[in-house]
Amino acid sequence: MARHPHLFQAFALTAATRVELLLEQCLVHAPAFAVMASESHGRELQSRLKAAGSKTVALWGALALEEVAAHPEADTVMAAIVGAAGLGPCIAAARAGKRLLLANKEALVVGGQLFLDAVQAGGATLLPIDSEHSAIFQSLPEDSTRWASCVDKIILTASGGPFRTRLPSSLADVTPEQACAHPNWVMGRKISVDSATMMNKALEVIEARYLFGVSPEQIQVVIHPQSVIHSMVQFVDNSVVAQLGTPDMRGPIAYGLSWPQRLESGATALDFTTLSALTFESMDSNEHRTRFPGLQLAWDALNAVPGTTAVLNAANEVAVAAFLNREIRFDQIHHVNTETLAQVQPKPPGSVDDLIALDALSRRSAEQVSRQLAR
Ligand SMILES: NC(=O)C1=CN([C@@H]2O[C@H](COP(=O)(O)OP(=O)(O)OC[C@H]3O[C@@H](n4cnc5c(N)ncnc54)[C@H](OP(=O)(O)O)[C@@H]3O)[C@@H](O)[C@H]2O)C=CC1
Ligand SMILES: CC(=O)[C@@H](O)[C@H](O)COP(=O)(O)O
Repeated sequence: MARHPHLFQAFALTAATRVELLLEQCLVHAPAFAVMASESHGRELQSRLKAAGSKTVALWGALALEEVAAHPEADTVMAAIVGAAGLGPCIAAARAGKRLLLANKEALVVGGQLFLDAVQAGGATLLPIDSEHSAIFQSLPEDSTRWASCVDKIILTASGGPFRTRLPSSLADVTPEQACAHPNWVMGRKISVDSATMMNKALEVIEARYLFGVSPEQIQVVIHPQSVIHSMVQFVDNSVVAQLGTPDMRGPIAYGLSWPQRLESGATALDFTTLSALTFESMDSNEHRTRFPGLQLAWDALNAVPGTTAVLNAANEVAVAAFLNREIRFDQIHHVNTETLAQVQPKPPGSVDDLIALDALSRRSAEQVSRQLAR
């Protein structure tokens, strides 16, 4: 098994539901410590590390996430908590010049240019581990100064989620369990609901715009139900480079850890002799537009006043939580998002504090809209 080429001291901010994955990565990379969000998962990881003979120490709760992310003994921070709560720790890691592995797309959707400014000011290295963005990153030239002149467009693939073929009119009745049953990936509940509404793809369009410096109009979404092609880049000569693999987050995580080298990831290799078909669907059909009205909000928010993407993200977090709590219907998530966008008119944020205030204001507005629907 190839080892991590750099001094690798910490995994931070990883999702508590990812104990298995983190355990496996800790056993391969032997970091000094691994930080879990919750005490129960931290204790579980600690006892399993000990049982496996690892010297890695699991930490939980002892430090604020901002302190963990900027810890002098951590050179790599994996940002993998869910939601805007990840913004502060990501900014702390960026300012402290860490190698920042970003799964927590909401942090970039909220932070936008201010997030990128912190990365630049701190001399951090921002590496995407969202599978689509890892695929794009793997498809682009290593020298990022060449991207602007050679990229024509970025093609984000979308599975279409569990309701891709359901009649749009039948979506009012779907349950949280049905919405969380993703066809290809095992993920947390929030991102699973986002995949079902395609708000995950909307967030990813915004994420791609910031990560790769392209205009919103240079980003296209194509439905690819098999989730084998994780995304593609079309260059100015119309040549397309794609990254393929089995749907397994160990691939993008291993690439983030090892970049610019490669490591064994543990993911199963694709077997092209048994792949029956790779298919694609346009998002332009009336049926898909009706089924997934939230996707367009990405371009609307990116083309509006800076800060609008933070409003959209906050609204969506509130709406998804309300749906998961069975307070609103699945097909009302979009209403909460559009109504909140109509109610909250942001001023361009000048600081992270401005973003945090805008996030709080948007949540209050979205909660009010949700409560009205719940009556
Ligand atoms: N799952 C996947 O395959 C992928 C996920 N992502 C992104 O990664 C992020 C995590 O997703 P996923 O792992 O599925 O989500 P999960 O719901 O499985 O895990 C989310 C974790 O975030 C923690 N958390 C939430 N809020 C806070 C907070 N305020 N402070 C500390 N910890 C907090 C939770 O801790 P606790 O358990 O203690 O509540 C939980 O462990 C999301 O942004 C998602 O979009 C991106 C690509 C793929
Ligand atoms: C695993 C991952 O990175 C997710 O973003 C996943 O790709 C979601 O897929 P869809 O949103 O396309 O259903």
